[in-house]
Amino acid sequence: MTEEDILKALKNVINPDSQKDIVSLNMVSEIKIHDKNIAITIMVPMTAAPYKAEINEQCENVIKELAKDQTVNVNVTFTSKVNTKRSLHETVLPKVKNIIAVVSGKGGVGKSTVAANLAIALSKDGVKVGLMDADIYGPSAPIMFGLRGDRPKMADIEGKGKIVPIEKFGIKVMSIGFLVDERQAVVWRGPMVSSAVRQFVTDVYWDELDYLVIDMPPGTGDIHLTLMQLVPVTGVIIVTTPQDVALADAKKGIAMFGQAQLDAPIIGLVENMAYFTPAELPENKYYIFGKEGGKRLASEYDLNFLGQIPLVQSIREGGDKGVPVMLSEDAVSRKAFEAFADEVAKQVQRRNEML
Ligand SMILES: Nc1ncnc2c1ncn2[C@@H]1O[C@H](COP(=O)(O)OP(=O)(O)OP(=O)(O)O)[C@@H](O)[C@H]1O
Repeated sequence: MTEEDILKALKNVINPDSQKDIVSLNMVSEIKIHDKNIAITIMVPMTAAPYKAEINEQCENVIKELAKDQTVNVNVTFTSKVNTKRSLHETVLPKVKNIIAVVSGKGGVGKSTVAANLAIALSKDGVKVGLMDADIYGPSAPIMFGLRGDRPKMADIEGKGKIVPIEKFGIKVMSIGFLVDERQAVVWRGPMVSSAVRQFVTDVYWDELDYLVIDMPPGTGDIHLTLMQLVPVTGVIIVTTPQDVALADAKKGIAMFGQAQLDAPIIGLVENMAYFTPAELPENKYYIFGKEGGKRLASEYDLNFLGQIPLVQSIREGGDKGVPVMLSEDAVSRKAFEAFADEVAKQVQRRNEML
């Protein structure tokens, strides 16, 4: 059996998403044969594409058919191809393909929880992700990633001393909380905040990333303007909860980030704490903060609706324990974050294709 034979056989594998074969779609990136072991690498356009399992099964079947009576071990792996509209000539974060700012109109809606789990959910199939916790007044990444008290290392990058993000759970994490004492930061005023944030952005060495997720400070203030002017974001995700008081503040966020001069397109809106689901009755949904307020707001402002995250005890526990729920056994929460991350990846990809 040669590589060519295998490639020919793979022409019978149909991508359920487009109903075309994976060879014509240029999805087969590598075929390796070693005795009876065949390793195939398939490139999928988005993370956690729902059709991966089906492609995997079809690949195994066509190769086993090709091998006839011989026994072969087929190992299919997926890698994600993430596109970008940024170029290597950018002065800020040149090696980062996409920069996503997670914002909220008001505090406490779960912005940091959403940002952390989004970053982990995106980091599948070899996709490189970083999380920048820029919430200067209440940095939460040190707690949410179990990194309290840790200090990032310094490295000499092209003759300059740079801060190296800490790697945890497969992503790179950098928090303003690693550098300044929370008690000190809360009393800072405008210019100090600006210069700290500026340093934080320019002095950290992120290296190559497919996505950099930024956990922004809550609300809509000067610090947001500074950050947005400093970092050329690909787009903004607005987090809201469904009740009216949160929606009113989310509108302020939409108005601010939607300003033309900020040049920050809104990728979409996600509704957190959309409904309560008890662990023992995962099918039951209780809309304690009202039903689909975020979804209606997205449609009113003509924004993409990126998904609903339920209110689940293990999400809160994960944050407090230092192990985000995406890494837990809780399938309900994981599925919600995965679907949301897929939608984000899809929207970013579309936006990059358009520009
Ligand atoms: N879907 C959810 N289910 C259960 N608990 C949640 C959920 N989302 C967030 N929480 C909890 O709510 C609290 C606030 O969340 P988080 O810190 O992420 O909010 P925030 O909007 O980033 O807050 P801040 O304004 O302080 O930055 C945390 O204890 C978190 O664990």
